[in-house]
Amino acid sequence: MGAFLRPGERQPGAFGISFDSDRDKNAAVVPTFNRNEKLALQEQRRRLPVFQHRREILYLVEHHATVIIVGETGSGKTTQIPQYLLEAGWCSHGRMVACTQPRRVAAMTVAARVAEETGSPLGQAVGYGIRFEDVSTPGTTQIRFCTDGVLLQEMLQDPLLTAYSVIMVDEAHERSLATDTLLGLLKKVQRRRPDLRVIVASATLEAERVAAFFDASTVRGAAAKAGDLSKQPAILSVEGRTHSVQIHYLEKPCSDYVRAAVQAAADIHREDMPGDILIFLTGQQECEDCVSMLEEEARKVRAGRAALRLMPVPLYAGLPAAAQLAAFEHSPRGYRKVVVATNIAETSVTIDGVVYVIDCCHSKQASYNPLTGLESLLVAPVSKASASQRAGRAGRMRPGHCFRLCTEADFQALHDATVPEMQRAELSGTVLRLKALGVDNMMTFDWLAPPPAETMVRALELLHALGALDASARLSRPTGQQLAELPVDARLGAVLLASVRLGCSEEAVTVVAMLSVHSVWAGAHGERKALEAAKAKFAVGEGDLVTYLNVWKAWQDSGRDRKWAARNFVNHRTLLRAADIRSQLCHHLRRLRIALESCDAEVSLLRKALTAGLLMNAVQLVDTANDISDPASAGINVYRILRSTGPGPPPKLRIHASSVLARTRPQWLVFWQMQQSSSGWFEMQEVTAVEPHWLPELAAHVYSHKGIRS
Ligand SMILES: Nc1ncnc2c1ncn2[C@@H]1O[C@H](COP(=O)(O)OP(=O)(O)OP(=O)(O)O)[C@@H](O)[C@H]1O
Repeated sequence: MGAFLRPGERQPGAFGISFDSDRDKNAAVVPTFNRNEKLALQEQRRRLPVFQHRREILYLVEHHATVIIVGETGSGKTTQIPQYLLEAGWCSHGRMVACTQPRRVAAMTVAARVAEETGSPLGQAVGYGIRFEDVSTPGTTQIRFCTDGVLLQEMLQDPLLTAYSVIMVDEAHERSLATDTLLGLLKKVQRRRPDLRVIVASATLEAERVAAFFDASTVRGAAAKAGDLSKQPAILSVEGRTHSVQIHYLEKPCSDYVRAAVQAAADIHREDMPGDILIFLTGQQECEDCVSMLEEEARKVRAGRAALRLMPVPLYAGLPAAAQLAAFEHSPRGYRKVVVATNIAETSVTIDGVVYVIDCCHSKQASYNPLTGLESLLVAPVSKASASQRAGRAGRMRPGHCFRLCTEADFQALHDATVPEMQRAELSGTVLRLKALGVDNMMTFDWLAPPPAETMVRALELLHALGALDASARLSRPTGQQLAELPVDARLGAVLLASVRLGCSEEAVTVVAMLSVHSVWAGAHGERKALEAAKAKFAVGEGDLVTYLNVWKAWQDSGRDRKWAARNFVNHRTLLRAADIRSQLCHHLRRLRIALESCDAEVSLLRKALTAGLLMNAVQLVDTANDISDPASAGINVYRILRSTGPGPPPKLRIHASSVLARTRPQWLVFWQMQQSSSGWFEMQEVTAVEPHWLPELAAHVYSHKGIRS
């Protein structure tokens, strides 16, 4: 790894950072919130920049239907504004204040912090709601943190969100699908509910644009006259941040940012600089690789005076809630915590003790091509807005440092903001939700930024193929209605509904739960061969998803034994999360009055149910042995997608090397995920071998027997 530079300066030492070490070490002591410290906590609340604006915020919320609040990371927007609203009486008459977050880990941890600040147990006055988990008490909870997806799901039961007096849409700059959809719907709800207040908050939001969306003319600050409620949105800027974060860049670009991150963490540790470390990487596998490299490092690195030991802790979406919360626990005495996270730790969260952020400056982003109808995940550079959110995770309790694993020149070339997900993602889930809420014409819906028309058409096609829409493109009953109510991707919902008809719902619900978490396998860096050998023990010719079922059964037979999982290169934490999701899904199916049934050894029924959900992802092997038109693809696995893919050359697909079918290459497949390789191949992950005649049997409106020939 190259050395880091401070802007315009060459620094001595590893990073050139010198600390007033005694003071900083003392600052690492974390508040425990005993009775004596409660006053200090209240004092800390008053020191946050947002406190200076408390009265102004309450005034604006009183007088404006919509308030847009822009403030630096750490200024106190998320934790304080809901409390100000509670104190000002916005939670009387049994109504709640909701604060939405794009990610569940933020909803959980911010709720825990605010519960502590208000002095009530979590789940009472302050609660949270995330997919598959609700920690709140009806009639008692006053402030509810939830993911924006959960609020959208709640709208199916309560379209006007009558349980809430104020909805604060936080971190709106992320422009997630759910955030953008929610903003459009809130604008509609406001017309029917003039009493509802909407706050849109972010550190780096295009405030004027959001204001223009909510109304054509805008009032600045507290310029509105007292009196009637103004429909014009108000914009408020919260100036000032609590602590400074010094940014460092690499002297030269690095080719392997995982290694560079490990090196940077080891250097901080060797220098004996006080404070915990937070590393941002792009995905689960990178995080697990980095954790095992850090464990190795921990064995060889001898820290200096403090003789601390490195304690790496992963933090990614596929972990069960309890494992995610481990990243937020205080480092045990004698240890320095290194949290290795994906972008789920990018916004809203405060990891107490973190002084250093190491940012790989990349993230995994969904990329959808409406022409081919294929969505893939791409590792791409982050935007400056994302990088500044990441840097904002340091400096929350005291001054911090952010080490960006790129040169300053490369950083300056990054985009200012991330492209809204609405413009680059597959939209069937969004369309399904809107249809369930009675929004039938997608083209006339009020979008903050309208999605591409082709993407919308593809989404309608998929929903039609799944039987979710009737002939007039309205939600079908019961299929469309049930799919909208199931808290999973529409395709996975269709797998579940088909499995009920086919008598294999016990197995399907397991597979769907395992697909809702990320990789089931736990292969650390340098253990690829051993992982492949372990996989081979469970692998079956039917494909990855039936293999998952075998893994699940064997893990259950072991009594969910952690050691069994480690021996078999199975990610125990991921399976625990899948188990959580499985039981929630069973609960949802029971609510829809669907009984579970097992097909025992008849896995062809399960494969057929999977085909019913993934039918738009059906592919056929192309004989390339004699293909001289494209010598690069001759003799290797090349598949063609069976449904139409629009004009232009058909996309080149192949099975990803991680699949258990990568070598056998069956003639007909359906796939779940897709990844695009640097050489332009679409690589299919989590594939299942299918019988071709199932396609016209299951979806005569998409496939004809004539078109499907072996
Ligand atoms: N779990 C926590 N433990 C300790 N301190 C915390 C915790 N959560 C928040 N804080 C303190 O409260 C401050 C304000 O946090 P808050 O999340 O409200 O800021 P914000 O303006 O919403 O920032 P961001 O946009 O980055 O989420 C933090 O800088 C930190 O000092």
